[in-house]
Amino acid sequence: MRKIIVGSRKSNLALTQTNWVIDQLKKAGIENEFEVKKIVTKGDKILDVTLSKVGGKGLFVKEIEQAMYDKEIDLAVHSMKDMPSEMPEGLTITSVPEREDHRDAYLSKGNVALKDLPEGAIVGTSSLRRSAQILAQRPDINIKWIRGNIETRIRKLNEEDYDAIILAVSGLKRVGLSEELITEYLEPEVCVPAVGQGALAIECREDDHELRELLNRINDDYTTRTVTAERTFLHLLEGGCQVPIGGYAYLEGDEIILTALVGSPDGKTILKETVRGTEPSAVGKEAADKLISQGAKEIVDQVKEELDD
Ligand SMILES: NCc1[nH]cc(CCC(=O)O)c1CC(=O)O
Repeated sequence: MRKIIVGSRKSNLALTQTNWVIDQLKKAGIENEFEVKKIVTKGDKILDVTLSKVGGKGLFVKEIEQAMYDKEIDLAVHSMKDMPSEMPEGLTITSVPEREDHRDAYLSKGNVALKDLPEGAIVGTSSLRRSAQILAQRPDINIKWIRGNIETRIRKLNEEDYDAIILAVSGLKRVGLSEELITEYLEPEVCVPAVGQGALAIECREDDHELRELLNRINDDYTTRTVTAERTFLHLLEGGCQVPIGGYAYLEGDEIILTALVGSPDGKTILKETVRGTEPSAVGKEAADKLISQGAKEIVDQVKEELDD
C-alpha cells in the first residue's frame, strides 16, 4: 500500500490542521502510512509588512504547490480562506472536511466590550475586511496593523499598546487556546467572516485519482456547498489581491443563504446583500451581480490601486 506524503507549513496552526486531517482519514478507515513534510513558505518569512501589501493569499501556498508538482508531496491541507479563488493548472481542491467555527473573535485587554472601547482605542488587525467592518461600527477607533501567528498576536495584545485584536475563532481553537480568551464572538451580522473561514481545503494533483478517492471520504457536503457559494462570489469580484471582501453561507434544509460584503477600508462604504437559492454557484453569482451593480468593482479596484502605490 502506497505511503502518502503530506506537505505542511511549519506553523503550529498548519501542523495541527494537517494532523487533524490525517486523523480524520484514519478514522474513515484509511490504512495507508502518512508522512508529514514541513515546507517554509514566503508568507512565513515576511513578518514585518502589511500582508495585503506584499501580495496576499498566494504567499502561503506557492511553495507547497511547487512541491506537489515535483511529486515531493502528494497532498496539502490549507486554510480555505488562504486559497486563491482560482486553482493552478493540474491541481485541485479535492476534499473539504467539516467546517470549524466560522466567526471572528474580538479579544480585548480587561474584557472591555467593543461598544465600550474608549475613543481612540487601538484595535489590531491586518485584514482590511475586519478593519472596514470595525470602523463602520466604531469610526472613532484606531486600527493598527498586527502581524505574526495567532500566539504572537495574543502576546502582542498583552505586551504592546493594543486595546483589542480580532482573530478567527477557528484558528484560536485549533492551536489549543482557550475560548475564555474571547471577549465577544462577532456574528456574521456584525462582521461577515472571510470567504471559507474555518474551513480546510485538501489539495492534490488533479490526475491522482487513487488519492482523490481516499480523500473524498472525509468530504463534508454541507461545507462544500456553502463554501462553493462563498468562493464563487469571491472569484467574480476579486483579481488576486487582498481586499475588504467577506462572505458566509449556511444551509436551511436544501436552501443556501449567503451573505456577501464588500467595503471600503475606512468603513465608510459597506455593501452587503443576502441571497438564497439551491445551486451554490448560482447563489454566489447572484450575490456578486447584486454587489457589482452597487459599485463593488469600483471599491475593489480603488483598494488595489492603493495597494500598488
Ligand atoms: N489570515 C491568517 C489565517 N489563515 C487561517 C487562519 C485561521 C482561520 C481559519 O481557519 O480560517 C488565520 C488566522 C486568523 O485569521 O486569525
